[in-house]
Amino acid sequence: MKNVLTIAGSDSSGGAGIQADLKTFAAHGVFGMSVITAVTAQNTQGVFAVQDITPAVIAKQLDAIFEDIEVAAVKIGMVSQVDTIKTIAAKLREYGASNIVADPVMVSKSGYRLLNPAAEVTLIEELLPLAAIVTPNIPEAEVITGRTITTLAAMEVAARDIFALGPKSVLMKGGHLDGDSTDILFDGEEFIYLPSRRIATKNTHGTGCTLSSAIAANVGRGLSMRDAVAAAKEYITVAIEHSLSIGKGVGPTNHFYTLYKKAGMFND
Ligand SMILES: Nc1ncnc2c1ncn2[C@@H]1O[C@H](COP(=O)(O)OP(=O)(O)OP(=O)(O)O)[C@@H](O)[C@H]1O
Ligand SMILES: Cc1ncc(CO)c(N)n1
Repeated sequence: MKNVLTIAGSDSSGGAGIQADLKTFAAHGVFGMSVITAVTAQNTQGVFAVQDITPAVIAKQLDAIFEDIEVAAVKIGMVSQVDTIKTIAAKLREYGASNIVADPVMVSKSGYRLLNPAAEVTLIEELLPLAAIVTPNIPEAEVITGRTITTLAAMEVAARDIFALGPKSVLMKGGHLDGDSTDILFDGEEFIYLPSRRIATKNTHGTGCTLSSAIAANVGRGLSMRDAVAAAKEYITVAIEHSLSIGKGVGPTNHFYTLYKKAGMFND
């Protein structure tokens, strides 16, 4: 079995962050491990408080894992602060971590800033060059590039700009555009379109976390980046199709449908 690590924040409601990542890993048959960067008090309606974990404790979590266990892939999600990012980047360099999937989490669906704006430049300078792939949504890509993105053509331009910042590939997520939910993968050679029709649901809490973790699980299992992203896009589409009406607000993705439906264990 391959071991895959998520470095991210905790979502108390279980829909995004560390919890979404570990569920995604389990559904992909990889052994999930976690370095927690922050604890959020969060549910389907909003984020109500955040406690950042100190850089020293984040560094110790990373040491504990990398000094003991082989890590096949790493997903990075919420990283909060300048010092958090610098600590993570230094440790990943120190241990020569590979197959790094960087999800540049900035603002939650409910509008809460999960990344201190003062740390945006640090995220761009420290994490993007380490990444095998970076997975911005449209608002994040707009912050990273300083461009306004409203079309697929603009997504391609932004993907090139972000690629120039150092990651080996860029997945531009189209979930925030109108119409179909088309993602575009750019690996420095060509643009690969990953279309899916827009699923009519309000329950999209944790979609970005789920997608990036699925990519990490797939590259950790040895798939090429193109195959890993294509399989992850299929996974997130099913997870949104069968998303769960849990709570009063934006419900979470469904990590169990594909696995348990087949086994006759899932009733929805
Ligand atoms: N309504 C939808 N129907 C189909 N696919 C969707 C829908 N919404 C999002 N997606 C897909 O889900 C994935 C995540 O995209 P999205 O742009 O929502 O990420 P995100 O904004 O980073 O998510 P999060 O808020 O969890 O950080 C992408 O593959 C996107 O195309
Ligand atoms: C902890 C956490 N990470 C990521 C997201 C995605 O927006 C979220 N809502 N919460």
